[in-house]
Amino acid sequence: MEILRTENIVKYFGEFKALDGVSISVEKGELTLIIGPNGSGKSTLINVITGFLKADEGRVYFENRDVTNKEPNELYHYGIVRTFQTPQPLKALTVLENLLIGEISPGENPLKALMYKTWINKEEEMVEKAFDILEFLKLSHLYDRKAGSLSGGQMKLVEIGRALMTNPKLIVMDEPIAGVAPGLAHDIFNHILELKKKGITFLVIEHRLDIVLRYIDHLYVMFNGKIIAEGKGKEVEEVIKDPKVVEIYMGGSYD
Ligand SMILES: Nc1ncnc2c1ncn2[C@@H]1O[C@H](COP(=O)(O)OP(=O)(O)OP(=O)(O)O)[C@@H](O)[C@H]1O
Repeated sequence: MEILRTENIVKYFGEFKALDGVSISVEKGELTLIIGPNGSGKSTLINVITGFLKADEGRVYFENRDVTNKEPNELYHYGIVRTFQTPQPLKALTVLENLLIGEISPGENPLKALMYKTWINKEEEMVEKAFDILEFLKLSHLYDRKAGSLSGGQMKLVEIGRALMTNPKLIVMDEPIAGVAPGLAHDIFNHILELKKKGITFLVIEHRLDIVLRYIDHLYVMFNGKIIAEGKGKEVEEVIKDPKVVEIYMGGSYD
């Protein structure tokens, strides 16, 4: 079943056409990967999907609802969340606090804050939920460690944890294993496999095909703001051998 679809997305930066009619389809519970040389438009596409950039043309549908150009916080209510590299201020907070910040505290709403009892109950629930997620990510022993003291791979898991606090249906990730040692990189993708089994859908940009290939269900290749190849399941292997795809990587600036 399709959960997300883009239709002919066009995005300009000034005169420059960064996205030139991009149509993709993402199946529920699958991991869809987007690859492409530097500057091909991958980040721009996921920024449009997650509401951080506005499309100039085209539509985005999530669960058959038109969500084109909605704000990120509105999309979060639909169940679309994007992971972010832990910014500097969050590195000074503990792992547990990093997760709690992923959830909108009802205490932030002054009216609800007056209803002290409900608020306290909700806070307890959130802490419980955060610990369940930390347990799942095998990070619970690090709950009171400052996020900044973690390894790159552990930090990526915390980023996934923050996203999970929002009960997402679709998690969009930009290079989840960049700079992560291979062992932990597989660990991260094994967690993603577990989350897929729970029905969560993933849309991911990643350069390290050697590591991720075995985990993906659907592959799109972008070049110059366009999708130039795609394949599902067994076809994925053929896509990466496709002369068109090989050529753009040979001639392009691929990390
Ligand atoms: N805010 C912006 N203003 C102007 N040009 C931009 C902006 N963001 C991206 N671009 C340009 O749009 C093109 C696509 O960029 P994008 O970041 O989407 O590519 P990418 O495929 O994600 O590349 P990378 O793998 O390097 O992250 C690039 O030429 C980039 O310079």
